[in-house]
Amino acid sequence: MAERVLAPCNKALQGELEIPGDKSISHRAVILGSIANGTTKVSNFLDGEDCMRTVKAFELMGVSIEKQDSTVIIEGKGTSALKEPVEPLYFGNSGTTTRLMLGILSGLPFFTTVYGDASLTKRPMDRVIDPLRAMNASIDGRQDGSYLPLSIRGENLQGISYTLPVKSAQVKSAVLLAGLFANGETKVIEDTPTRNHTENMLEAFGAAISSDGRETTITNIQTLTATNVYVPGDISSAAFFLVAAAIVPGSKLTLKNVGLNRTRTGIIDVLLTMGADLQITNQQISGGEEFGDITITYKELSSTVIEGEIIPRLIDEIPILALLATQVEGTTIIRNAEELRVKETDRIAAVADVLTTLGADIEATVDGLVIHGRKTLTGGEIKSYNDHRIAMMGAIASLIAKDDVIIDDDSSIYISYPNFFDHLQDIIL
Ligand SMILES: O=C(O)C1=C[C@@H](OP(=O)(O)O)[C@@H](O)[C@H](O)C1
Ligand SMILES: C=C(OP(=O)(O)O)C(=O)O
Repeated sequence: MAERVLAPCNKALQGELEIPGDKSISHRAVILGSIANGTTKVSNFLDGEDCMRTVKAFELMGVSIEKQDSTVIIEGKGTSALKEPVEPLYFGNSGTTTRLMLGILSGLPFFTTVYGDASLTKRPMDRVIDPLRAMNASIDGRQDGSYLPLSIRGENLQGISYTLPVKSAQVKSAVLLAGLFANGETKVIEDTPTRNHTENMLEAFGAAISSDGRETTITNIQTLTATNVYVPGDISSAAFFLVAAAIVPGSKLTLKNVGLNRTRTGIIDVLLTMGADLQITNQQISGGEEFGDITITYKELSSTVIEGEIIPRLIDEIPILALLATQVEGTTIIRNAEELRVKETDRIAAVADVLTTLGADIEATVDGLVIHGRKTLTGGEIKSYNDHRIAMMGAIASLIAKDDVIIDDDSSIYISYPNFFDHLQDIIL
């Protein structure tokens, strides 16, 4: 437990930040580098707790992974060199590790047991177990395999055509990764596009994959070929500072080398719709992933409605967008975001609780939030719910609060943004 007391700030935010690497892309780089043939160098890797769970899992299966600061060198020897781990794989708090690894482990010829922390143990796994079983995977676990702990005995998999019943990139990725080992073709169809980092990276590692953004097909070509991966900054981490600059008068921040993959930039679209002064420069592309610098200057914004197809493009940014909504005139409505109920915590309930404690006017609905702005935030003692995104939202709220904001436990921030408080200090004038 690490309580944090944040005093009122009342200062504008200025400067430049190099946002740490994208969590989703870092996981995928370790996974594909570990099963490919050859040496994969990953630069700007996110040294957060969740990504280290993925690293540790492959180390326990015999892969040599060397880490020097934010560079990771993976000595991939193909899937046949992976060995049965002698101990259960611990996935901590990481939904991405769990669901993507279930896809991989289903096709590897040995036995594994996987488990996680209290939060992960409550998160639904039937969403990946169902399609994987349909591919002939042999998986068992608590409540017939709906929850961790789970055990997996790798089998000969069969390709399937699968229409996603939930808007989830983790489910899509689990099925596509299992498709690497399956006989025949594996197809995933989604009605609303979700993040496509798995598809981009599979292509960069030479997989036989094609996608039109809604239908993705992969066939088993036996081997992937190592390639170097540059991980852009995580837009989900940048989001905290985008909103910080949007709520603290007089602020101007530049966030460098942030991932701009269209399946992730819903927050930029929302900020622009609300009237933000936001510029993107130095746009580049690497491994199919766009990135660039984002400069945002404080300006009064207006309320909006966030719903429908944009939701998967900003799903992890909803807590911090809810804080933004408390600071604009009018009512902001967030709908179709029921997936938030099954994240690290129930984020709809947690956001409503934390922001209510801080003096906001906010209601939780079944699938979202209704926020009436603008309200002066007071301060107070808030719970992080052991959820990194809730803890960081509370910390950003302290920038505009009238009194101290006391976060009961901020240790979850190591999941996705280990140097978050250093960055926060760096930009306070
Ligand atoms: O594929 C990924 O890397 C992720 C997908 C999203 O989850 P879902 O697939 O459950 O929507 C997101 O919330 C999570 O932080 C990371
Ligand atoms: C939901 C998240 O991650 P995961 O599903 O990997 O635990 C997140 O980072 O907000």
